[in-house]
Amino acid sequence: MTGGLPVVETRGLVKTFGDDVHACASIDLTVRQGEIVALLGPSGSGKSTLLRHLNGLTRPDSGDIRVLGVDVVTAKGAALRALRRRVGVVFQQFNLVGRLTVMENVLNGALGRVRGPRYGIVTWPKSVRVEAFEHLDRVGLADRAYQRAGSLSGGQQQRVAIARALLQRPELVLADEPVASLDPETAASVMDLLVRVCREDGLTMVCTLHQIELALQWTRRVVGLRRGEVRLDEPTGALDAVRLRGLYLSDPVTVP
Ligand SMILES: Nc1ncnc2c1ncn2[C@@H]1O[C@H](COP(=O)(O)OP(=O)(O)OP(=O)(O)O)[C@@H](O)[C@H]1O
Repeated sequence: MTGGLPVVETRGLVKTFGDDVHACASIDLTVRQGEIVALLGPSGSGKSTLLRHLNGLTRPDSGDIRVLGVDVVTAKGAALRALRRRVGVVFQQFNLVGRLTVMENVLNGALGRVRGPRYGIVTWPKSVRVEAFEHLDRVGLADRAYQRAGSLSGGQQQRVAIARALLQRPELVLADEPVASLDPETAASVMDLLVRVCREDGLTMVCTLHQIELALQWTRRVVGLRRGEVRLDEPTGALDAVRLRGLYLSDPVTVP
């Protein structure tokens, strides 16, 4: 996709930890509206660090970062909170409150736009409850709304986390290894769901993944990182597993 407005733009993004860990070594990346992008690369290649810069969780040593038109490098306080409300995040470990019901966890996705604190489902405006229920239905868990979130399987918990992110009404979704804790079959079904809801709602998604096959099957573009550098950036249709495995080979590496 080349025509959409830029949602993510990094230029010369540099992040170093200590003296010699170049987590991001001058990364230039543009992601446009509606794109579904996988970040691939071996462990330690900088995928999560790059993702964390996009909602200001990590500050760069140098470089420019614009997300949804906001200068993330200089944004702080209310401006940063406003940006984060527009960015839904899906984590590897789901980050649900296990002792709360599924519905309460989903409702927490609206905390940024409905003033809290809220104690219990009925204290939320009815319109928000209806919207939350619709998202639970979308992720296939309407019948679990009043079950304790901690009692669900990993795949179900990630579906709840996706419903919570959707209730936030995000424009950008950042998913950090969203299926890494799931068995292969469940991982595939959660990827299918995540990509489907993003497509249906016209959302942009940047997703770190460890599984080449999932990236090839569900995303439209792969950005391959190695040692903090972008080594590959191509439409998924132009790639195959053999080429992508080149990212994971010992240096010197060439991705033909
Ligand atoms: N807060 C931190 N303090 C020190 N070093 C860090 C910190 N965060 C990341 N690093 C280092 O930066 C490098 C990139 O880490 P990052 O987590 O971004 O890689 P990754 O590609 O996401 O890896 P993985 O696939 O294992 O999650 C690694 O060497 C890591 O140890």
